[in-house]
This record gives sequence, structure tokens and C-alpha cells, in this order.
Amino acid sequence: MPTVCIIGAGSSGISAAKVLNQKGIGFDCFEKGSAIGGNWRYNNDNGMSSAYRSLHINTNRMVMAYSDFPMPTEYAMFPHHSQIIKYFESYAQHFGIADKITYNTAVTSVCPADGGYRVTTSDGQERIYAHVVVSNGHHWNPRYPEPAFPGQFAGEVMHSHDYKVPEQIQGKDILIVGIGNSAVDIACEAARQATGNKVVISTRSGAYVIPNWLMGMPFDSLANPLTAKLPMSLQRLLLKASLLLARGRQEAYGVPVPKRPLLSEHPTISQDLLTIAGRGLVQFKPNIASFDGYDVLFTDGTQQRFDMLIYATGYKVTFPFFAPDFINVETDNNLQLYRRVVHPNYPGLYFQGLVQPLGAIMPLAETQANWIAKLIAGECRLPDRDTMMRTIKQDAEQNLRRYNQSVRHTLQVDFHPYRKTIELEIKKYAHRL
Ligand SMILES: NC(=O)C1=CN([C@@H]2O[C@H](COP(=O)(O)OP(=O)(O)OC[C@H]3O[C@@H](n4cnc5c(N)ncnc54)[C@H](OP(=O)(O)O)[C@@H]3O)[C@@H](O)[C@H]2O)C=CC1
Repeated sequence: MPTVCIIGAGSSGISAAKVLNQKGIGFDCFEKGSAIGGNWRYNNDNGMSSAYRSLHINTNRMVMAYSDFPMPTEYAMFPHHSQIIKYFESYAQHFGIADKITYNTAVTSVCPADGGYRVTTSDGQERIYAHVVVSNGHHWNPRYPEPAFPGQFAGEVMHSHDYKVPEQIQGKDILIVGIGNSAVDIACEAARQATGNKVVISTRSGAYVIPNWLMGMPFDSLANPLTAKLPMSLQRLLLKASLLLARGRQEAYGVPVPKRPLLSEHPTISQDLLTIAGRGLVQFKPNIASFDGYDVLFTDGTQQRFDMLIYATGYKVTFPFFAPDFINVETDNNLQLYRRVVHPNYPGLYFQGLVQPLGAIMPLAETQANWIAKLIAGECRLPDRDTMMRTIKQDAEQNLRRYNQSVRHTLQVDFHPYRKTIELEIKKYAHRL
């Protein structure tokens, strides 16, 4: 009988399945849709993918690959979603897990029972597992501003989650709320349509826009285990100098700069935004003050008319299978986990891929899977609950000191230091067999 239930077969869940399979640990992996790939399967029939037709990943193919399965070198450095999904498919085939996943089956309920967890699935079956690995992703449930901006907007309203093709915005004056990666990708795509329509980004905090390529190198290859060890002030200085050399001051292009220092936010990555903004094809406004029909009043007192509003305001961390009085963090995205994986109050309950790195999630999810598998196999253990609680508090305080306080930064980790932390965790608490 399988002792482990994996929820979801996206880029995280498939690495958990692969690692457990290699260790000979029995598992069921339930996937709501008919295929693997999660967010990276464009038009995924599980209804959860936020991918748009033109989406290319903004972390490079060397950084995003799993440790033992490189991406094909003929791939673009920043591959299209169609290449990424092929990569995941070959990974699942290569490691023999594609046929071990139960497709078209959603997990509808998970609750503690009999020293483990009772898992109910959409086919009405109930099973008990000693361990549950939650790998259901955190970029699928749209977050809208709360409270909503005053007034009513009379035009069309959409969340970036539902943006798929430029035909949806063609010929419309659009206002995009937010300046994260979704907002900027959609704004650039809209501007490239060259229809002469207004494309405006409304941002309350601004963002440092980092190019994919910096001095001929993929930006995310500049961060490595060595540079990650430098003091934050020096990392900031080096990045600031590199950005100045590469493209000068961002304000010169008309793109608003945050008041906080570099590296205190999730990076907004775009090679194109500055050039496009410099041509006046994307314009910027501060936060929205209110709506009046098709008119939008901004906090600087200016007003403009739009046909369409796109909220690119991020996502809620949602676990639809937990009862609200069990685990629910939708309001603040802030789930307190030991090393972002282990729930200190519920032994056997693990969360995978619930991180937002500067870099790609996939290799970190794989490292988490290695740790989870070793914990399940009894090859290592957890520290006591007091130690876990103390560490959770310290990590949260560190995060608060570093990042702009907002729901989008609760899951933020630094790629290399985080991976190292998990590897050390495995070594430190290894059971000498
Ligand atoms: N090509 C790629 O690989 C892509 C990757 N992604 C990834 O997907 C994830 C989600 O990105 P994204 O969808 O951009 O969401 P994010 O959460 O990263 O960004 C949300 C944006 O909306 C703003 N915002 C949120 N709430 C409000 C509010 N109430 N009023 C005004 N502004 C608000 C935020 O501003 P503030 O900072 O002030 O909170 C921020 O600018 C990220 O990890 C991102 O890197 C997304 C698109 C493309």
C-alpha cells in the first residue's frame, strides 16, 4: 500500500514522484488534469495554468533544469513554454513516472486521521496515507486588490491569469495594475501590437527592471554560490554598477524606480520594457485612487480613460483540499513552515515548491523532494518542535528585514543559500545507518 500521497503533477510534484520512485517508496500522485506540467502546460485542462501563448521562462535553461537531467542545449537560453513542457515530459518518461501518476483525479479533501491523513479524491475514494506532499503550485488562484479600489470601472476587467493571446487586448486602451513579471510581459506584448492604443502600467511601488541578459550573460547565471556569500550591501552595489553599465538609469526611460534598495523585491525581469517605454509605447501611472465609469483617477490627481483593466496583482496561496479551520493562508500567503517545507504541527505533512526564488523553483523543489524522501525513509530526522519554531521565527524576521512588506514576498528565498540550507539540514540530522 502506498504510504505517500503527492498532490499535483506540476514541475514540483513530478520531481517528488521521481525521487520517491527511485527510493522505492510507494506513492500515489494525483493530478487534476489529464497530463503533467502544471503551470507550464499552456491551456492545461486542469484549469490552473497562468501561461500565455508567448510565454518564455525568465530563468535560464541551465539554472532551471533538474540536477540530473539537463535541458537540451539546442533549446533557447530562455525557453518557450512548449519546450519546457517537452522537457518535463521527457523527464517523466526517462525516470519512469509518467505512468505512475493518477490523472484526471483531483484531491478534494485532506484531513488528519488515524496517525496520518485521510485523502479524498474526486472519484469519491478515500485512502489513508502516513505522509502527504502538497505540490499544488501557488501561481493559479488570482489575487485582486483588497479592499477593491473605490468606484466601479465600466470597461472590461481581467486578471493576468486569464490573459492568453494578444487578440484579447487588441484595439483596446488598457491599464495594467502591478509591475511584476506578468504585468511587464503583457504590457510589452500589447505595445508590440503597434495598434496605437494606450498601454499604461499603474504601480504603487515601482520595480527595478532587470534584463534577462547582462553583458552577454544570462542575468541569473551571475548569481552563484560564491556571489551569494557576499554581504548584501556588496551584492547590491555590484548589481547596481552592472545595471548602470548595461543600460544606464532606469528613470531615463520613464520607468518608475522604487524607494527601497535593489534586491528587496521579487525581480521584474525584462529585456524589452525599458526600450519600449523609452519609445513611449508603455506609460506609467501611480496607484489607482478610484474609478468613475471608463475613467480612472490616479493618486497623483491625473485621470485617464481606458477600455480594459488587467489586474496583474499576483496570486493567493491556496489549498482547496484543506478545511478552512485546518490550514488557510489566502489572506496573507504566509504559511509558517520549517525550512519552507515541514509543518511543525502536523507530522508527515510536507509542502513542496512553496518558495519564490531569485532563480527557478524546479531545482529547489527537487532538493526539497530529496529531503522529504530521506525524512520518510528514516535516513534523517527533524529537529525538535521548539527548534523548528525558533528557526521559523528567525527566517520570517530575516525575510521582513530584507523585503518590501507585501503578500508577494512571504515565500521569497535566495536560490543558492536556500539550497545549501536544505542540503546542510539533511547532513546535520542524518541518521547514521
Ligand atoms: N516569464 C516568466 O517566467 C514569468 C514568471 N512569472 C512569475 O510568476 C509569479 C507571479 O508573478 P506576477 O503575476 O507578476 O505577480 P507578483 O505577485 O509578482 O506581482 C504582483 C504585482 O501587483 C502589485 N500589486 C499587488 N496588489 C496590489 C494592490 N492591491 N494595488 C496595487 N498593486 C498591487 C504588486 O505590487 P507591490 O510590490 O507593491 O505589492 C506587484 O507589482 C512570479 O514568481 C513571477 O516571477 C510571471 C510572469 C512571467
